[in-house]
Amino acid sequence: APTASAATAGQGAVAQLHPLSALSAQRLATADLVAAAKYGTGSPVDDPAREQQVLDAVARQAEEAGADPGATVRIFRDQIEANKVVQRALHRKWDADPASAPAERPDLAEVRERINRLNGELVGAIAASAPARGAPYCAGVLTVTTAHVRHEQRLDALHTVALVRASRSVCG
Ligand SMILES: C=C(O[C@@H]1C=C(C(=O)O)C=C[C@H]1O)C(=O)O
Repeated sequence: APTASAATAGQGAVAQLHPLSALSAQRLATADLVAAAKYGTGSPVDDPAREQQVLDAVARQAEEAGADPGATVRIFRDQIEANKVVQRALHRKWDADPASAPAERPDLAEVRERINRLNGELVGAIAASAPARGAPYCAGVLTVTTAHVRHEQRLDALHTVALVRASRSVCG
């Protein structure tokens, strides 16, 4: 029956899109560390040179993984924008309430190594989710996987909004 096959296809799509949502949220969690690494150092949230390195690297990895480099770069532009949404919000919060600012300053180079590893895993999840990303029900499934990840990773409002921002180009 059409209903049964649609349900089966939807489950496959959940299996494909859940890792993408989960990795996207893990990448956003690094924004807290990046924000702390930069806070009070004069280093700007926006680092266009680093962004270009990330985009060049993931385009190359996409070709190796058999993913569409154009779609991969589009999705990563959104990961980067979402990361900066979190960083800016945290800097505003710490400016307004200095007692809430982090006491430790993480090493930005180390945080970027973690981001690099997550980038590689995300490229894999993008490659593995091509059917679901092109499906007409992609947006509905993505809403479901976003909600799952929000609960699994106990995302606060800021990181939930950022995860939605990061997901903008996933479907279609
Ligand atoms: C995360 C950082 O901050 C911004 C976000 C980036 C990203 O999400 O990859 C890259 C450069 C910066 O514009 C960083 O500087 O590493």
